[in-house]
Amino acid sequence: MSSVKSGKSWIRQPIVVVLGHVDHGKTTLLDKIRGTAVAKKEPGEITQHVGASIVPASVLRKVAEPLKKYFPKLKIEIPGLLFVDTPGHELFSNLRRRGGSVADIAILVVDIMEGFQPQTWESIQILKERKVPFIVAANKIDRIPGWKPNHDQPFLETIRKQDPRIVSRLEELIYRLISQLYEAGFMAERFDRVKDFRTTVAIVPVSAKTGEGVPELLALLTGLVQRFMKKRLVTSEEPAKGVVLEVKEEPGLGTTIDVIIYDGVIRRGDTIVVGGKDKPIVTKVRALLMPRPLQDMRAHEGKFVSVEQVVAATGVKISAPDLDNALAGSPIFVVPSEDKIEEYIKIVKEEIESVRIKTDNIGVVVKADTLGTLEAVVEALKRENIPVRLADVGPVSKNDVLEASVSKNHRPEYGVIIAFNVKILPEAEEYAARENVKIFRHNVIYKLIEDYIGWVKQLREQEKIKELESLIRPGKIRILPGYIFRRSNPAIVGVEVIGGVIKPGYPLMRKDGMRLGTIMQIRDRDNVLKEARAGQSVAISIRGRILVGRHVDEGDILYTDIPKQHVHLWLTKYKNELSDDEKMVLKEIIEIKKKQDPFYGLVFGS
Ligand SMILES: Nc1nc2c(ncn2[C@@H]2O[C@H](COP(=O)(O)OP(=O)(O)OP(=O)(O)O)[C@@H](O)[C@H]2O)c(=O)[nH]1
Repeated sequence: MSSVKSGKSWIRQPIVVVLGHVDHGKTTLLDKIRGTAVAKKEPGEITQHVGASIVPASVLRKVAEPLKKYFPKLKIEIPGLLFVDTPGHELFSNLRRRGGSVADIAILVVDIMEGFQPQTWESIQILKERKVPFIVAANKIDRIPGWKPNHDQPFLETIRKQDPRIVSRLEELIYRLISQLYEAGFMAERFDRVKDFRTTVAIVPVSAKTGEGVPELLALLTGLVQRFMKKRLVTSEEPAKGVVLEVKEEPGLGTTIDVIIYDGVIRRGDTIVVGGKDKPIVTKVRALLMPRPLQDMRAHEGKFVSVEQVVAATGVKISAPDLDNALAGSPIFVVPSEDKIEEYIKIVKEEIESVRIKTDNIGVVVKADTLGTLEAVVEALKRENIPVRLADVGPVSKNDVLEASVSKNHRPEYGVIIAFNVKILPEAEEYAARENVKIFRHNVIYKLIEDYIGWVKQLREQEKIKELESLIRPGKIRILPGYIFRRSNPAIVGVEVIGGVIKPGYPLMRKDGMRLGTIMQIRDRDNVLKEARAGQSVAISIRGRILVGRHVDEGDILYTDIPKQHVHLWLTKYKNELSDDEKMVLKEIIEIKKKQDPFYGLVFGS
């Protein structure tokens, strides 16, 4: 391979990932970079890996050449850059490494015309959590109205050829990114104005379409890793460490794993340990496969060539027996000697157990297709303070529904299954329908979480409405003189609502706090009403202990008799749900009730 070796240790290619919102240009940018690598490589240099592409040092040198006058000190010391090919969060998730990522540095692509979008914020969050440094590619500068494209030129060249009006528009757009990054907790600046790259995120204006700015993007990545990450990039002829990016069926090969090796060497015949669905898999490398160079492609030869060994950093396909249950996102280790197998099984097991969750807590059930996405979904849920009862890789099973229904009995909002990119087994679907357990599914993490949170909000809103409905509201009425229709059992009188509201079922009390019975019905002539509000005159029937003429009389004022717990809720959780006149009536009610119970209407801490 093309790694630079000095004795038994060398500096490997940094592993670069591209993240960003959908349609902001990740794929186009990667294609551009790949195209540059292919066009400018030296004969015989391999740029295509499995799941990754290399931009070799020779290409970096050529690309950086026109930048010499701006950055005279830039010297290429790394053997190249390894770009993980498939952009997007889901694959990035599989680059997981305990407490961090296998990715050394990231490019966050933002469409400069659109600025930050939901997945941009999410990408930053993930990069922060995984402690991956990043630079921002402010993409699609060619779409600024009036932009004159200068294909593949450095940004610092093309900007000099633009109209001043366009330059100031670009500055405005960059400023918007700077403020959005500030909101996300980062200082940022256009790359050529950054004084300290350790504290400031560099923004490189680029066009993935015209290639403008791409030279600086590559030069900056190179410069940054050389300056700040050299130690991390030192590797040696030790047994390899890597991570499983994808598990794939290949015709004629069976199940294979696409792996990013970030440290050491792996050889054909090596014993490897890799995470499996039930337990770690121990197997022997049958073949190490690299993509066959395009010019050698012949129909009968297949897409891959077999190699004896590969060294970090590389993307390689491993063919080996027993990989059917391998887990994407799991670590992979070459075992140095047979007597160390148990030790490595333990390491892999522990790492996988650190992502899986199995508790008796009340919380949601999470199922995902890979260990990496499982971890990402669980982390996204944690950010939203949503507890997790169970998290595992694999399809949604009947047992998952059972676990969710346990949560549901305690907290309905947690009695759900959050499924990322997995199947739901038929019996699970049936059982979920029967148990009324909701299953959320999506193949974009933030959408999945958003759907769930939206549903919880709705549920809480419904619960709130239900609770509010059950509370007795403040109401004040006056018995109208001349409107006593019946004195008792039930008493029927005409009343005027002076303040607040009355409803059937509300208990009433006198001005001195004596309970009088409960409103049975409210009528306005022949109409039965659900409620009567301030200003309305209605007839009400009152059931219970009341004898008009003895307990109350014409012209008397009555209040709704609000239980103590209800008053507490009106004064705390629902204090914004009362109208002004209801609030005034509530005050009067509290004055009355306080005489019997000094704690009535008292809110501690207020
Ligand atoms: N004008 C212009 N168009 C661009 C540029 N980069 C990308 N595009 C266009 O923007 C659209 C989306 O680009 P993609 O590269 O597919 O975006 P993506 O971020 O990879 O999208 P997903 O893979 O769907 O997440 C395509 O139509 C591209 O041609 C650019 O620099 N300038």
